[in-house]
Amino acid sequence: MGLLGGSFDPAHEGHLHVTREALKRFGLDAAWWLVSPGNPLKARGPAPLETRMAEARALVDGDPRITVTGIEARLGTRYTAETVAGLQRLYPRVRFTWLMGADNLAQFHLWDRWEEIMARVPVGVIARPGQRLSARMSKTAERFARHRLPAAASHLLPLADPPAWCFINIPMSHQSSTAIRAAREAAKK
Ligand SMILES: Nc1ncnc2c1ncn2[C@@H]1O[C@H](COP(=O)(O)OP(=O)(O)OP(=O)(O)O)[C@@H](O)[C@H]1O
Ligand SMILES: O=C(O)c1ccc[n+]([C@@H]2O[C@H](COP(=O)([O-])O)[C@@H](O)[C@H]2O)c1
Repeated sequence: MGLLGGSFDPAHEGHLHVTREALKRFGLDAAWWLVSPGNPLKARGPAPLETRMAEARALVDGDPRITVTGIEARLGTRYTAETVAGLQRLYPRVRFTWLMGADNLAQFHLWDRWEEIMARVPVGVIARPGQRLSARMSKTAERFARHRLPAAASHLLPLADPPAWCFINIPMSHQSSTAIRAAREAAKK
């Protein structure tokens, strides 16, 4: 099971694209979009959770492999280390793989208990425009260099014992929630 955590403020085609590529390249059965109650590193509060979930559900409509969930709000977690620990407790027979764009790998070492996350679940990183270099040069990439699977072995990632991570290059999507929010604001004026 792939876990794509995000603000999804709003969800966009880029999220769908990276999820579908991750399903294929990592050989995952399915993915959950964990719609975050609020990213602990972002100062700006997001739109209400229900609004973001409804938009995300409308977008994935028709793809039975992707489930949109607000389980973090129900678990009362917003730090990924806690969320992953909670999911592993709730679903001991499910093997989870954390998924994220390259922008998040670049600052992953700022996340709470980031090394614990690496120790708990394999991590699949998906290329994002302008972020490949910063991701490759990141503290996480350096610290866990020995545990990196080559992209050619990406399908082995979900079954690898953590720490294990893999960076995949895919045809990149330029979509971003920031750009969509800016366009919506401009349209209001
Ligand atoms: N176009 C994209 N290419 C690769 N990864 C992406 C892309 N869009 C989103 N992601 C990844 O999906 C996850 C959730 O992203 P998020 O909901 O923050 O969207 P975003 O477009 O990055 O939002 P914002 O612009 O507000 O930061 C993150 O791991 C992010 O890196
Ligand atoms: O646990 C942390 O410290 C932490 C810090 C920053 C981001 N995250 C998670 O990273 C995911 C992507 O966040 P975002 O806002 O970039 O979509 C989302 O699931 C957040 O909860 C987690």
